Amino acid sequence: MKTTLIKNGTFITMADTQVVTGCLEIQDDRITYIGSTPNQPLDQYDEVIDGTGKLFMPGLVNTHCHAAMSLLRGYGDDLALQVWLQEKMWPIEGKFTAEDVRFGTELSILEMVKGGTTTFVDMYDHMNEVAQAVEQSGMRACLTRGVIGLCPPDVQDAKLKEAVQFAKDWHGKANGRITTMMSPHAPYTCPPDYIERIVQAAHDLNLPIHTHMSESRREVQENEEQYGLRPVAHLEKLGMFARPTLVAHGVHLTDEEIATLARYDVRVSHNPGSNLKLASGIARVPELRKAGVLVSLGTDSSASNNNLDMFEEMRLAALLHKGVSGDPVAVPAFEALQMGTIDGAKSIWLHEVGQLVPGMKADLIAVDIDQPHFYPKTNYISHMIYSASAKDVTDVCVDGQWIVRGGECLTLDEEKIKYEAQACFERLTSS
Ligand SMILES: CSC[C@H]1O[C@@H](n2cnc3c(O)ncnc32)[C@H](O)[C@@H]1O
Ligand SMILES: [Zn+2]
Repeated sequence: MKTTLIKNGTFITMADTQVVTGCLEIQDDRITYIGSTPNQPLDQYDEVIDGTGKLFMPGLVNTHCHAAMSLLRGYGDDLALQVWLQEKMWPIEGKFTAEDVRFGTELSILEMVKGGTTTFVDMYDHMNEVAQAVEQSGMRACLTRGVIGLCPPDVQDAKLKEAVQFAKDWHGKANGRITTMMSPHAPYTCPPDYIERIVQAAHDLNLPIHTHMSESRREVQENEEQYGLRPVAHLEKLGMFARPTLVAHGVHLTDEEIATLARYDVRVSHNPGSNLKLASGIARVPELRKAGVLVSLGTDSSASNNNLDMFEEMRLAALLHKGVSGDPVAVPAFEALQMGTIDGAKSIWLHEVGQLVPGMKADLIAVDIDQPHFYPKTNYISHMIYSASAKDVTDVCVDGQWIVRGGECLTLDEEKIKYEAQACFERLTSS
């Protein structure tokens, strides 16, 4: 058993709104104690970390990403969703090899861990590469092979089979750091009978579902034209919400649809940066939360964001909804922090991360608070939302393992990944 003590630290536990100073003890992969003084004499610990000048908080949880798409950062800017997908993303993604996905994912993992994200949701193709990268990096992730059903029946079958096999192979792996889901990409890319088959597979495997839903006005309108229903009623009719479901975006929702999502306990991953950049709109987050819908935060990919900084998403969530509602208390700082931590964990059915309390897994990050933009030391919850960024993170621990120390990732070769990602992009765009 390995024991670690962090002393002289400042802690945001997310158990309540208080900020506490003192010590946190870790035994193997779990937090075992938090209090003002050490739990045992210092010489009893394998490792004692001086937390002076550091703020410790739960690691951030990114509930919607396509990590490999970091290879396409800056490749298709300033376009609306459908044009961006059909004219820029899908043609080049069609050329991605397993190796491209590996290096793109590693590039994203590097960015995420160095910026304080300890868990992410990933929906993509070549998912064995993604899972191996997660395993090697030490991160926690909920992974799913996204399926697009705009293809002949035999190809649909093969994709679904692959998604099922991936989910079976990886669920619970890496000491439980990896979990899996089933993912029809969206109602506009999967015919109804295909969605029903994917939902049935999720039932058979007892897994949740992750999908894109109600992201753009055009999507809602075309769904109505094609199926006579808006996306929420359409997916409800296909039985999706009978399974635990996490939807990405949920931008264009009526009051009635919000009530439907609340009734089924469907969770919404709010992606403010991506929704702004693709001009999709602004999700009704205060209304969703008021109705009891669990709302978390996602970056979406670096091709539509264009970074994976979860501090930025928390800040956007706190600012945007004040701006559009005219209500200065809409999404206060503590709620934005809940969305980025504990609510993110709950959204993907992880009940052992998201808070710094004894018994929880040791997923935590350290922020260097001895910097000008964190003075005066008034309110650290406010500072984490309105003043902090990914660049302020110095150390990251996942499942009791320090994977970032002093700003350096200990588990991945940063120089090699940057070199290979550049080479992948150049090859993909050379012909
Ligand atoms: C089939 S795996 C993932 C698939 O999703 C595409 N994608 C990336 N961002 C978005 C978004 O905001 N809405 C819809 N689809 C998106 C990506 O290009 C992949 O093809
Ligand atoms: Zn997405």
